[in-house]
Amino acid sequence: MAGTVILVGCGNMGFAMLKGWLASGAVQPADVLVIEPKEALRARAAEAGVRIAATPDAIAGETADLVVIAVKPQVIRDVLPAYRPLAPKAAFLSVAAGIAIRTITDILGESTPVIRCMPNTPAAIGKGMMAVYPNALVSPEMMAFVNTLLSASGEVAVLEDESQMDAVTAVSGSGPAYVFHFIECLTAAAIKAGLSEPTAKLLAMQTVYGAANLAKESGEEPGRLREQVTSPNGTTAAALAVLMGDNRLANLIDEAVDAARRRSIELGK
Ligand SMILES: NC(=O)C1=CN([C@@H]2O[C@H](COP(=O)(O)OP(=O)(O)OC[C@H]3O[C@@H](n4cnc5c(N)ncnc54)[C@H](OP(=O)(O)O)[C@@H]3O)[C@@H](O)[C@H]2O)C=CC1
Ligand SMILES: O=C(O)[C@@H]1CCC=N1
Repeated sequence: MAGTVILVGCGNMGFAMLKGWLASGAVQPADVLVIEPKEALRARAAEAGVRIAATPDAIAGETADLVVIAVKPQVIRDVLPAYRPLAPKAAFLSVAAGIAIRTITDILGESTPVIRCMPNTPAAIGKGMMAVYPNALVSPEMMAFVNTLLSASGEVAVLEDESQMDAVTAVSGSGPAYVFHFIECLTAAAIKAGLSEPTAKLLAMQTVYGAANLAKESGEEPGRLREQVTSPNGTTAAALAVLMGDNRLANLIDEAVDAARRRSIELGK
């Protein structure tokens, strides 16, 4: 199935997904309509070759196969009613953190096919992690189209239960920010240790990039890869004693993920 897509909200996440779709050819630019109130963001989308509009008035006469909702959870209840005319013919895919399928069908109608999705911003370069959960009304053909579209942006995981979405949000949805902060911290420590800023940035970035790629491509357990870096009584052991002593980093990450998961639950209320 080749589909036409309406993307509602083309901010950080909407544009990241759009870039992934277009770069892979999963959808043609002329088959995408972006609806975004901010002029600068519309202009950015237009540069990518897609059709643009500022308001949902543009859906008159449109026959979309898929409507992707990428607005903030705080405004989704106000945004959705304008798209009711497209349901249930079109399927709706929402990336809004915390917002349950039930909340969406309460607004669009019980018979609306809805896919809940939690992507992340590396989707922009085809390295995203997208987790999905469809309701029972999503046809196998639509699911295949969604899979093609999302695979263009990275890995796709289908969840067993919608309730897992809060955990996914806390791990892979928000996760890139944790890694970016780790890069910031490693860069700052490198500068403090005597390196110039450009060198510090390069070392921190390439270390995270190389380690993530090695972990993925080698198929080795991360713990085994960690041991391969750690010479007995060497420099890594000295650093890991700080990070792993009293489970310091593990506890901190557990606390952070739990805070994100609880916030995702709150956003749905
Ligand atoms: N950023 C991320 O890494 C991730 C985000 N998400 C989810 O993606 C969604 C969007 O987040 P993000 O991209 O970061 O947010 P942004 O604020 O960057 O993007 C949302 C865009 O939607 C626009 N918008 C507001 N109202 C409408 C409307 N009625 N019609 C069309 N567009 C509208 C906003 O404009 P204005 O600002 O003027 O209101 C804004 O430009 C959220 O629900 C979030 O939970 C999911 C995974 C990862
Ligand atoms: O911070 C947020 O709420 C969104 C959801 C996951 C990533 N960004």
